[in-house]
Amino acid sequence: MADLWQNAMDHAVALARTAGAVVREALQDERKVMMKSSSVDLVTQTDQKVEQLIIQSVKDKFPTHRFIGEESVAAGEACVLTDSPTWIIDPIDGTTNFVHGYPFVAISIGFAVNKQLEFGVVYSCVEDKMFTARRGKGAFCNGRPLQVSDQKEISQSIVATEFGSIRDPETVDKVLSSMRKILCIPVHGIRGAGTAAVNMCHVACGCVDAYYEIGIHVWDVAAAAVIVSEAGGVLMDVTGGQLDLMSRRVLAASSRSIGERISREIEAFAPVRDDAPPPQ
Ligand SMILES: O=P(O)(O)O[C@H]1[C@H](O)[C@@H](O)[C@H](O)[C@H](O)[C@@H]1O
Ligand SMILES: [Mg+2]
Ligand SMILES: [Mg+2]
Repeated sequence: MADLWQNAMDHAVALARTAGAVVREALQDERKVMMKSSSVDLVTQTDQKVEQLIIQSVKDKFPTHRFIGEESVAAGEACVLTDSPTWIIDPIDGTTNFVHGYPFVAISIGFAVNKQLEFGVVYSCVEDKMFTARRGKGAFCNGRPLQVSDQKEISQSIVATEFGSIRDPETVDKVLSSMRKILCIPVHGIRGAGTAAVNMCHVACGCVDAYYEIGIHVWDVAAAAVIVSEAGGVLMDVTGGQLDLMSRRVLAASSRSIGERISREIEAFAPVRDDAPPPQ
């Protein structure tokens, strides 16, 4: 059968490139920063503009498709994944980086049908790296095939993670305790690009061996999940169980053994799910 969703993927790549140019341009100007859930959960007019640009263009081309977009959900839209073709959009992954001019900023576009991810596009627009993957057809960066690392020794691994934006002291203690335990394995190092999507693409490239984070959202990881698995990596929950896209927890690794080893050091907690009904 012809690849049913190739048109949609081609459109996603073109849109990510256009959006990336908008983001790069905005990096030249002063950026007006607004807060969402807290003073460390930021949004700018560029996040909102880019999300609208992507959604409007997809609506024009694929009028029956549905959306989960970070800034639409922030504005009150439901975050529900149905069986319908659904675009899962993070207009700027790494908004804090964008605000500060820290050079890892990505446009992330995932696409799911029947709740299965079909393709992912992550454009790291300052680096001009276009990461793409279609289910069953491999993962690529600027057209070059990607392969996760073949590292089997946890003590020779680099692990990526983030401090996240949940900052109550009990949660921060758990985040730091997990990092402490991983550092003391010891691993070669811990890194973090400031964007979940780019961290996951680094797993796909093989320059880090695993990435985990608690507190991410479905739009942070949907696109990059396809890229990691098509590069030969594995995705799981931070406990080592099955990945649940709405659970706000992810662990991506070059192999199941590396992932499970790291999961044993993580102090798991459960943020409010992305698909939880809004508080009354
Ligand atoms: O809000 P944006 O889209 O920039 O995404 C998030 C990042 O992807 C996380 O890894 C990161 O830890 C932060 O939670 C950040 O909010
Ligand atoms: Mg994000
Ligand atoms: Mg974002």
